[in-house]
Amino acid sequence: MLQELRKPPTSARRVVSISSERDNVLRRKMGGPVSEEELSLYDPAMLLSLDFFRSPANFSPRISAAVPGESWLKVRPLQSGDFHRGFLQILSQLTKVGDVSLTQFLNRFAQMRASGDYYVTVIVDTRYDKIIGSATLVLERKFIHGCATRGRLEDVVVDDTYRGKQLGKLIVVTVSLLAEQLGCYKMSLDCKDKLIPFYKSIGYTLEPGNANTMNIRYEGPTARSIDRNTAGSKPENTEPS
Ligand SMILES: CC(=O)SCCNC(=O)CCNC(=O)[C@H](O)C(C)(C)COP(=O)(O)OP(=O)(O)OC[C@H]1O[C@@H](n2cnc3c(N)ncnc32)[C@H](O)[C@@H]1OP(=O)(O)O
Repeated sequence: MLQELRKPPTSARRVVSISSERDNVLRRKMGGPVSEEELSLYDPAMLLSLDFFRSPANFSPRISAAVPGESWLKVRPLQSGDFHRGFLQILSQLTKVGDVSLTQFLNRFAQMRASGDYYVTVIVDTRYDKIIGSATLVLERKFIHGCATRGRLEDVVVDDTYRGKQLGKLIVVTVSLLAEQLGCYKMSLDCKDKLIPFYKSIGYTLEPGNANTMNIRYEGPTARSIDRNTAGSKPENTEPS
């Protein structure tokens, strides 16, 4: 299916190990081993039991998170080493990412992992050890509906050299089924008008009278930390988004 894809540049195939003492300190903060072993954001086994027959998406040929159609494709949770596999470069095909350092990446990874509410899921081209797609499920915990949990679909992107090969559907269906498996009562997303057909093909609907997105945008620095553990300390990232 995907054989015709051109090879990524040599630089994308390089894997850089994390070895500085500062990064080891971060690993300790994450509760992980001080070694080259990587941490997963969540349990990868959760992806193996997803039933793709539950999705209305039409896959031709049929693929799933467990069997993505090519031996060199892998769907898995974000890992602590993915900074070096082009994860941020992939996100930059979606929106402005800014100059995020390894330390910032690992701090954010640690916060997400500790919360247990972030399911950043990626597709890897294992031939080049390169991230080629990503989507995020965020759990929003509520008091309403008997303390129910709502899923939010965020930051969906497929590398532009791999588009049109079902990988967008694959990553969105993966996190959508994950939301159902985790007990969400619904999953919501915001997207541009031109992507409505894409999401409709996966089962998302525009609900009459309830299909508006409204935003308020704040001037100046946007990413101040409101983490209670760091309240009062210097913001970790003051880059505008
Ligand atoms: C909630 C959010 O994050 S919204 C932000 C979405 N992300 C972006 O806009 C970033 C840039 N775009 C991308 O990364 C990709 O184009 C994606 C993720 C939208 C789609 O990825 P792809 O791998 O190309 O999608 P895939 O091959 O699975 O296509 C599935 C179907 O959607 C259609 N489709 C894909 N992209 C688009 C598009 N931009 N507009 C309309 N239809 C589309 C395809 O034609 C295909 O239809 P088919 O099933 O009838 O053949």
